[in-house]
Amino acid sequence: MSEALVHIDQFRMDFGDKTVIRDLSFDVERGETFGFLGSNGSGKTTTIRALLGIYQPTAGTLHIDGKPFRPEDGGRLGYLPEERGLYKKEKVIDVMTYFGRLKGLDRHAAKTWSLEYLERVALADKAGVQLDKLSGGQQQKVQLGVTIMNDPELLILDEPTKGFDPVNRRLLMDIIDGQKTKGATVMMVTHQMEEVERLCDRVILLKNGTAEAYGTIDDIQNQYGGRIVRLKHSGPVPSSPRYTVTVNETNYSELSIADDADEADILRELVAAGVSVRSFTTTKISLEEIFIRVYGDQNRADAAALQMAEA
Ligand SMILES: Nc1ncnc2c1ncn2[C@@H]1O[C@H](COP(=O)(O)OP(=O)(O)OP(=O)(O)O)[C@@H](O)[C@H]1O
Repeated sequence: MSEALVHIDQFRMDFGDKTVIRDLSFDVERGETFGFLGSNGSGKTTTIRALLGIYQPTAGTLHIDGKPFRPEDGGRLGYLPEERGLYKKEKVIDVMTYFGRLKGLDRHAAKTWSLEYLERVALADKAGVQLDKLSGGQQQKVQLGVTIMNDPELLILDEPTKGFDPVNRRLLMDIIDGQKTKGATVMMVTHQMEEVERLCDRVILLKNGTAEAYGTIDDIQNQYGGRIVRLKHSGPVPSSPRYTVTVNETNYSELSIADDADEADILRELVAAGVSVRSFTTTKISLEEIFIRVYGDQNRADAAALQMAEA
């Protein structure tokens, strides 16, 4: 069995007397796109920094390809950090060519690749422009290009599409997906559930520095209730062992279906109980809904704590 490309075991990170990560374990398998999810401040960037040796972990194992990451292995890694930053006073093509050479390409290959990439992301006319004359999104496109140049084996992307409009976000998703098709393993932080559903094979949801959920999207949907019914109706919805009512408004309800229940039986039961059903749709719980369930309570608790502190 080939071992996982990224292996994290019982990772703990303290900053002074504050524990930010506790007992975190997960793997990123070779060739997969892995979503690293969690609310703001849950410890995603800290974990990536510890994985790359920027932070010294308080405890635990963080391995890439069976060993701690060393800067000399950097050629096989493409890292897009949360904080962006390239040499802003230089021309786009010069910056890209420079980084290409650092990644082992010769000048001609680096320049050719960069020009093709700029064409692809609709920045061909900016090749000779100073980087700080580009918009924030345009600069991010350049930085993503630098990250994926020379097809690294492992891509670690911290919010790669942050701040992009929907058209450009889709373009960037295509580019990330293209790297996967070429064989890259991708570990990405994102708050965009649409991206997770489209790109990720497996995900981890981090909450308060530990894993709240970990697995394929299907696994996680099943863990959080699997199938749901969206019901437009009039008349009260009765309780039933076949479902749990999770949303209960005057004319709209959502029912979380029990594992062994059949949708058709539920519909018959509702009609028999006198509920006037205007629409009945079954679907899987979305990742967005799961995210709100997992982190909604935490945000409410944080807001209440803040109010108490301010009172
Ligand atoms: N160098 C540091 N010193 C002290 N505390 C830190 C340091 N770096 C991060 N933290 C704290 O660790 C916690 C996790 O931060 P981190 O940046 O890893 O979160 P995140 O999940 O990446 O958040 P976001 O989604 O907002 O980017 C936060 O409470 C943060 O204040």
